[in-house]
Amino acid sequence: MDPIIKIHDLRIRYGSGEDVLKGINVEIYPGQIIGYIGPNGAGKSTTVKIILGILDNYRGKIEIFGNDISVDKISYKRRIGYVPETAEIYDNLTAYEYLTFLGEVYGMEIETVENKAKKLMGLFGIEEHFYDRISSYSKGMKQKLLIISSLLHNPDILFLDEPLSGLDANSVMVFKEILSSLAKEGKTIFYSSHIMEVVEKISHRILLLNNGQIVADGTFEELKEKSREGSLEEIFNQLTGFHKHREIADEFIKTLKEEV
Ligand SMILES: Nc1ncnc2c1ncn2[C@@H]1O[C@H](COP(=O)(O)OP(=O)(O)OP(=O)(O)O)[C@@H](O)[C@H]1O
Repeated sequence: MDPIIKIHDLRIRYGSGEDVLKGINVEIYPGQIIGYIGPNGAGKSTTVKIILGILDNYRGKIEIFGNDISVDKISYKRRIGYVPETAEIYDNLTAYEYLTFLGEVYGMEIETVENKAKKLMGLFGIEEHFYDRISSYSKGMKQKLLIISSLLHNPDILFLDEPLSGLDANSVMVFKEILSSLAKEGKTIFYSSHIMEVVEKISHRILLLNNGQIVADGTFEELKEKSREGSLEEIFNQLTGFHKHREIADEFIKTLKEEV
């Protein structure tokens, strides 16, 4: 089977600073849920922004669906979906307006989008807000809308950045089931998150990025075996060389108590 995403020696820097990504090499195959984890500032969002074509001043080569994204910059985007960590949703629009607008951008029939969008909103329990302005939505409702908008055009690859943010426990269960079914259908899911318990459970393969380099790549079981740690949180702490949580917390509390 050919990789659906192929990243070769990917490097990038912002301005004149040092490289933020320092030579990433990864091949990802269809039907995999990839947990992409790493400390704050490691370069996860940067990687995704490059793949999405938002940043293009990178070095190295990225092939999606077998094509170099620096050559054909547009057509692969029809087949990918994205849930950003923080989104600028057009607050003044209703969900109906927003989703049908997006559907049209993807070349879908307006009636098909309307029916599909309404049904998907219903499955997430927010159908009665379909014609309400997004500005009136709660955080979780907006997140559900983002998830729906990323999937509306039935993409083959889905990029998710902290997608459970704001979702209630019932919706989290539904969404995890959806992800696992999508993967079974052969869709590829690139899942970035700091919630290690979830990444540990849903990922077929985990990539740990530290300081712009992949420092671990394997199934949870493989990483566990190698590091001799019990949970992904512990593996993460070990591989990023972090052992000082108690010291830092103590220092934090001490500082809070200091007289000014
Ligand atoms: N627009 C920018 N201009 C300058 N530096 C940036 C910019 N965006 C990101 N960086 C830097 O690039 C590095 C990687 O950032 P990135 O957002 O990719 O990290 P991340 O792994 O997604 O972090 P987090 O877990 O906090 O979301 C950081 O050092 C950050 O300061």
